[in-house]
Amino acid sequence: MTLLDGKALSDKIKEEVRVEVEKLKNEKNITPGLAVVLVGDDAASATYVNSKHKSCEAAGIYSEVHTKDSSTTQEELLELIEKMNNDPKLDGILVQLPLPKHIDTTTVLEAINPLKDVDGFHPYNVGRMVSNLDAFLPATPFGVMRMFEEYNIGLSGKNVVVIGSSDIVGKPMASLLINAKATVTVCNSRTKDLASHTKAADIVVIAVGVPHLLKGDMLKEGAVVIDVGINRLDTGKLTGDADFEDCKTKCSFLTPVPGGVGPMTIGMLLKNTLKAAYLRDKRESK
Ligand SMILES: Nc1nc(=O)c2c([nH]1)NC[C@@H]1CN(c3ccc(C(=O)N[C@@H](CCC(=O)O)C(=O)O)cc3)C=[N+]21
Repeated sequence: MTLLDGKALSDKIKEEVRVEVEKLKNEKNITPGLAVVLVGDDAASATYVNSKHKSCEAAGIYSEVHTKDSSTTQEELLELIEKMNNDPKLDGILVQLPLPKHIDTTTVLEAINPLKDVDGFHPYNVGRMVSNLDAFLPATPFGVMRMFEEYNIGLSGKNVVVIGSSDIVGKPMASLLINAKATVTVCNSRTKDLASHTKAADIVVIAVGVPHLLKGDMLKEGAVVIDVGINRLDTGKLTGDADFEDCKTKCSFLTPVPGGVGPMTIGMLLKNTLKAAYLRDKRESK
């Protein structure tokens, strides 16, 4: 069994981005910029936002974090986004999810200029991704695709089961896999006999937020398991949606949690921010 080391690969990607950012600065006097908006006081969200900020700084990307009270109105948030849409220092805008219940997530995500939508959540980018056109790809599934590439895990003709059909992970993951010519099955909480699907899978990607849902006896020998789940147990320990100790006896490749998909998400966000800066320069030099 080979561990898919997301931490190491993410460090490599961050270094690639740092080198490219330096080049952009030297050759074109451009500094890519990212704004992250955090609404409310969710502790996990604050941790992720902080880690995005630090990674940007290390890569030479200008980064600003806007922390707003949980009582912030939708109108205030939309006003802030409009300002950021028009701010030439900012190539990327990311609104950390989930948002408080009184705010309509779709309205907020649709307010972001699609050309600054480094999360790839705007319907413009979602549509382009599904159609296999150039787009900002959502960082988590994009990171998973990069892991497949790095470890030479082929996708064409493979049976891939995606467990979870969220807009952020499951659905875009399925789209990217379809575009890579995999045979894709998407399961959800209503799926009858989940094991009958996973047993036929060459690759399982699980993103449901249920600790240890995937067990070794649900896998075929030599399966690849990508665990996108990050669950904090009462003990404070992080654990995935796959039962790691149990699955590792069956798997050819397996991602750890932590140190697997999570760090890749941040690496790909930096890549998307760099891409946004490149594309803007290209538009403006015409
Ligand atoms: N608009 C938006 N974009 C996002 O990309 C987004 C979001 N909202 N909301 C929340 C999720 C979650 N997310 C993670 C990023 C990094 C780790 C990560 O680095 N995890 C480390 C450990 C982190 C820890 O110790 O808590 C690991 O798995 O090794 C995890 C999760 C981005 N998200």
